[in-house]
Amino acid sequence: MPKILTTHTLHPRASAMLTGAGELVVASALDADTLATEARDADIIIVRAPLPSALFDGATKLRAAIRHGAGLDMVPMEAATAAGVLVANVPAVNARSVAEYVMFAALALLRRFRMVDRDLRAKGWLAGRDHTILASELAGKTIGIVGFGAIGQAVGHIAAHGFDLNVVATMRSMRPAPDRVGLLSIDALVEQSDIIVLCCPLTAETRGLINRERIGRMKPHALLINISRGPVIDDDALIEALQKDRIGGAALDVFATQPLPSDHPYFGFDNVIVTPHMAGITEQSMMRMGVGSADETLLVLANKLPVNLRNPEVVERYRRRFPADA
Ligand SMILES: NC(=O)C1=CN([C@@H]2O[C@H](COP(=O)(O)OP(=O)(O)OC[C@H]3O[C@@H](n4cnc5c(N)ncnc54)[C@H](O)[C@@H]3O)[C@@H](O)[C@H]2O)C=CC1
Ligand SMILES: O=C(O)C(=O)COP(=O)(O)O
Repeated sequence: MPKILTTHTLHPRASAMLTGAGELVVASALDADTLATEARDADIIIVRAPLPSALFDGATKLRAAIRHGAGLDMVPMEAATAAGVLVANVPAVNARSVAEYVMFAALALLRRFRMVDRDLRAKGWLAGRDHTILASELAGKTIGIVGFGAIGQAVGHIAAHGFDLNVVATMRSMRPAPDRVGLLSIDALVEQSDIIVLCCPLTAETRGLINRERIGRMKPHALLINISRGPVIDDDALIEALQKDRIGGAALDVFATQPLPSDHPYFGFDNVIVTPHMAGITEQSMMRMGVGSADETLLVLANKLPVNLRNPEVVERYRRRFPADA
C-alpha cells in the first residue's frame, strides 16, 4: 500500500477519496528532521508546511510533492527536481477566500474595528463611540494590487464591482488588463494607492519588494495588506513607518517568521491586524484544496503526471525512476 504523508489533516472529502488508494499518514511534527524521517518511506507528500531540501536526499520512494494550495515557496524546487520528484500545486481554488479576506481587512482597518470593539468591551458604550478619527468608506478610494494573478484578479473584481473602488495593478508583463483596471509600475502604484494589496508569489524578485523607499512613497493614510508571503515586506521599514505614523495601518496574514513570535512588534499597534496565515482557509477552500491534492495524488499513483506539474523538466528523470505502464 503506498504511503501518502501529509503535513496536516486533510478535509474529510479528500481523505475519503484516498481511502483504499494508499495509507494516509499525518506527520507527527513539522520540524525538518521529523519530516525528512517520515518521508523516507513515503510515495507522496502533501505539503502545507515548509519542506527541508534534505528531505529529498533520503526519500527514495518519493514520487511527488503536492502543494495543498498555490504558493510553491514551501517546496525546495531544485532539490525536488534533482531527486526526480514531481512537484504540483492546486492553483486558484483559494483565490475567492483570500480576496474576501482582503476586503474584510480593508473594511476592518477603515472602520478601526480592533479599537472600537476593544473599547466597547473594556470601557463601555461611550468609549466605544468616542473616536476622534472617523471611520472611512471604501467607495472612491484607489486599491493597488501587486501581482494580478488568481487572487489579484478576484480582489480587483470584488473591489471594482462590489465597492466602487478604483483598481490599479502592477504585473510582470504589462499585458492588456481587464476593464476598470489601470496598469502602473510598482513605484507609481505605491504612490497613488490608498490601499496596497500584495498578491504576488515570493520569488527572488519579490523578496523585499516593499522596502523602505517604497514605504516612504506611500500616502500618509495608506493601508498595506499582505496575503502574499512575509519576506515581500521589509519588516524593519514597515515597523518604523508605523511607529512614526507614516502610513495608516496594515493587515498582515503572513510573516517572515511563522509562527509569529508572541513578542513581535506588530502586536503593539492598534492600526495593525495580524492573522495566522489563514486568509485562504475557509470551509470551502479547504475542501477544494484537499480534493485538488487528492486528485493529483490519485493521478500520480496511477503512474500519470499531475495536471498542475510545476517542474516539467523533471519528467525524464522521474520516468527513469518510475517507468510508465505501457
Ligand atoms: N495567505 C494565504 O492564505 C494565501 C497566500 N497565497 C500567496 O499568494 C500568492 C499568489 O497566489 P495566486 O494569485 O493564486 O497565484 P498566481 O500565480 O495566480 O498569481 C501570482 C501573480 O503574481 C505575478 N507576479 C509574480 N512576480 C511578480 C512581480 N515581481 N511583480 C508583480 N507581479 C508578479 C504573476 O505574474 C501572477 O500574475 C501565492 O504564491 C502565495 O504566496 C496564496 C493563497 C493563500
Ligand atoms: O495557497 C497558498 O499558498 C497558501 O498560503 C494557503 O495554502 P495552505 O493553507 O498552506 O494549504
